[in-house]
Amino acid sequence: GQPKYDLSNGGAGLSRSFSYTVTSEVATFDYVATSKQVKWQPHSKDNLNLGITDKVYWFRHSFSLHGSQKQSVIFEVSYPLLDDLEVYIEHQGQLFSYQLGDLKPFGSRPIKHRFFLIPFTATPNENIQFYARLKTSSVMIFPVKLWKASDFTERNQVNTLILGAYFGLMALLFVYVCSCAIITRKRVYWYYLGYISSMTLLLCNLSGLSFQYFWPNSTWWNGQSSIFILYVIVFFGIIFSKSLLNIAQAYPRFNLALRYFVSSVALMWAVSLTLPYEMLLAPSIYFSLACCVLGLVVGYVRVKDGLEVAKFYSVAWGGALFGGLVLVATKISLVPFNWFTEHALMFGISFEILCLSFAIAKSLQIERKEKLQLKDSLMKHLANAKETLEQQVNQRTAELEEANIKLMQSAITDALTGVANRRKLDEFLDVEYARAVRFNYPICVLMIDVDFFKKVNDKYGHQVGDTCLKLVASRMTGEITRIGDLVARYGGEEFCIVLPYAQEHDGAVIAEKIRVSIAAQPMLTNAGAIELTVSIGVAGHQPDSNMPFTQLELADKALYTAKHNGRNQVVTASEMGAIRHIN
Ligand SMILES: Nc1nc2c(ncn2[C@@H]2O[C@H](COP(=O)(O)OP(=O)(O)OP(=O)(O)O)[C@@H](O)[C@H]2O)c(=O)[nH]1
Repeated sequence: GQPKYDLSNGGAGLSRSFSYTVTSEVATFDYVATSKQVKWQPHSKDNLNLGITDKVYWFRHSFSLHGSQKQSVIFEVSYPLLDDLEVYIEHQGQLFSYQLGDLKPFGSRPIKHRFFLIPFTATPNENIQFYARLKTSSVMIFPVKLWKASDFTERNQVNTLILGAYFGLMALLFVYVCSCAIITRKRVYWYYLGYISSMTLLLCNLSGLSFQYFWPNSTWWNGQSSIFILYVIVFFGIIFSKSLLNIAQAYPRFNLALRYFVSSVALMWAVSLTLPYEMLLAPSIYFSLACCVLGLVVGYVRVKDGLEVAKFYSVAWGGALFGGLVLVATKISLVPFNWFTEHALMFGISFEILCLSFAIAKSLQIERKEKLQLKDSLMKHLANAKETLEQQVNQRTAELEEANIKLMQSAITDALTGVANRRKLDEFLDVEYARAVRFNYPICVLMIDVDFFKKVNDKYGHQVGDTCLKLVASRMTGEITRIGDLVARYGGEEFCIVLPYAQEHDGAVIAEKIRVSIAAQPMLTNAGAIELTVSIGVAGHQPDSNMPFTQLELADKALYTAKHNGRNQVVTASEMGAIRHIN
């Protein structure tokens, strides 16, 4: 007996009870329906999948419906990619025929739906003959269900909602990635945008939505577009992966190879538009799966390299591969065609896109972190450099100041004896005289000359002479204890001592002390102990408008007198005679 379906519990799948046969292209319905030569084979599986074939198949099924009154029913062929589908329904001696398939413009369908739908009014218990002729370049899948029209509408709402949510999310993601691309100006976003757009378009194609909404009249493009889009996906997939995984830097040679590969993929766009779909389908699917595996391998290598984003990337590619494999397995009838396997690619791709979005976010986060670290270390470096510079400047300044002091010192110091030089003496006399005139106090000047120094030079040499001068100077400074007094070398073996606040007789006392200190102890030199004496002229008075040089002249005259009187003695200007002579 023929099956009798009860549609009150949802749709009834007709595939389980099909008979099918292969015929030539030209076999007509009348021939197939009536000829005894046609051998029908029963089909007993829930889902009918005959793989990729270019043959013409006929399906036949007789059944009746339970129920008590006429009802509106819908035949649903839920695979939108069938090329050429003719359906014949024989009922109460009437024959209804329908030309379906995506080689006909979308508008010619009895119900405008992405699936092939046939509305029909059925009378219960009456025999209905269902025939279908099918020829398709894609996979020969023929899932037919019979629905009560109201049930179909209810279920269709749910399906539409799921699809709408899915593509709505994709649209949102598109806008989001687009704004990311514009804001960050990063190429990886544009590539990713290309990838998800083409991927979404492919899913639209596979679900029949593209034909319904984008190109309902372009049957040729509808046939070729899926393969074309597949190569666009592979193209963007590769350049996106290259960019995200930073292949150019990590593996320059592999990167170069990928570049050639990408160019050849772009070439395939042209090929996919010229060669027929049935010729391209299988190789293209295997090619994309191979690319997917390649992506997975590269992702794995980059994970091993320690690239954080590669983890998300690999998991993502795993998801896509899973979806793709299930799709292929469905098409070559390894796994049954059902709701899950029909949507496996969509699930896989959604999962992939989710992971890839994570990967991009992660890579941005890492990049930002690295930038911050770089900035940090730069700032530290800068601060260090500034500190070092400051230290160097300070040190340099101190050195300069020291050098300056030394220079100033050396400018006013006699290099040989270390006492003040003639320049300092002149400055000192100027200042002290002005001060003495202003505050009205006395100044005393001593002119000191080493006696018979020529002989020392002649006898012991100039170097020993120098030593003697140094020792003489130090004996003199040893006697000068008051701050404000100045010992200076006047020139040659002649010295000058200026004693502010000192009367002439005070100066004479100091002069005498100096004379004694030099005469009492011989100078100890390399050439042995050398006895030396000095003659000293002292001139001291209350300065008035007199120039200091006058006083120097007076002291000099006293010195001259001391020399003249036999040397080794002190003579004051006021006396112009020896005040003391110790021998
Ligand atoms: N070694 C040395 N000798 C100097 C220096 N300056 C001057 N003399 C020497 O000092 C000597 C001064 O000689 P004179 O002016 O004839 O006087 P003197 O030999 O000291 O004799 P009286 O001054 O008359 O007692 C010269 O031989 C100069 O060469 C010096 O810086 N170093």
